[in-house]
Amino acid sequence: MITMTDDLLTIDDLSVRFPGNRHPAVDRISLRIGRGERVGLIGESGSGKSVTALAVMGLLADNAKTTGSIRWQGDELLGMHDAQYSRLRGEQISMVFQEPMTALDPTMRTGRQVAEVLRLHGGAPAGEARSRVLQTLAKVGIGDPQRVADSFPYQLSGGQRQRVLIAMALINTPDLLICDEPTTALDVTVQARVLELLQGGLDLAGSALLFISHDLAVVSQMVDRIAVIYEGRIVESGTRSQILNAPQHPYTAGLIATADLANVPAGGRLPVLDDFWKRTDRGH
Ligand SMILES: Nc1ncnc2c1ncn2[C@@H]1O[C@H](COP(=O)(O)OP(=O)(O)OP(=O)(O)O)[C@@H](O)[C@H]1O
Repeated sequence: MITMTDDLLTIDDLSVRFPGNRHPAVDRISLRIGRGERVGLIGESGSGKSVTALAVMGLLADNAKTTGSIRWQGDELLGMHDAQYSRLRGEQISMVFQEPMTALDPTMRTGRQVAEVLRLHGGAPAGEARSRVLQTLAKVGIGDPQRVADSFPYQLSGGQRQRVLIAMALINTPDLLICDEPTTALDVTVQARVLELLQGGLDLAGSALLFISHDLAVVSQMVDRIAVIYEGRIVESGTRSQILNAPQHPYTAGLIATADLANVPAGGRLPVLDDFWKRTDRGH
């Protein structure tokens, strides 16, 4: 067998079962993500998207029974020791969850939370941490980083909280960022802005992306390749254009028929303006 050494993440024949459930949550899926590549995982609620992401992060519930293989740059992640996994998370792989309010600690100012990620992974000496935090907040489009850093999560808008999470996820320039429905909780205009800033942040960090969503229009703006998951199985995968223009599976065709693709640019990704980080925050 030829080993694809360029793969960052190689998922092979992964299944995840929970006791008492008749069907596996994830059923023999395989997926590869190369360095700098942006891949979308799309499917309806309950199809196994989050379970896949949590399996990669090593954060599945203890009762989950996992078989198959998840390799990170060739090393097997399934069964990896906690200490080693913790180093990998936040340093090489990071994740942005759907609901920023639950992902942030409500009792800690946001700047300290971002700094904590740096500290935990040995990113910066104490004196430099504050300026790295402020710089990173500015890069995700926060116009007044000092105020946001000194605020508690509840004092920020939903869009600002999600930007703080993106800043946390990107501050150590991970090789792979996993986003699980990162803008679903936001209203449409804020969503577009956050996606644009996320792309800018990824461009700067050079990170690969696994972008999880039920929304084909959103996924299409963010990625080069798309895998379609249905009832725990990947029913189809291909380049963005293959999936959008020549879907092979009826489920994919159904997704396309119902998606609002009118505003998706023909070339794929949203146009990211060079000066995205210079623009002022409009309070979102
Ligand atoms: N801890 C758990 N115990 C039992 N079943 C679980 C657990 N976590 C997930 N499941 C089941 O696994 C299946 C896949 O769930 P998953 O959360 O991955 O779906 P999803 O595609 O991410 O959907 P959503 O977008 O609604 O989060 C579902 O049937 C769910 O009920």
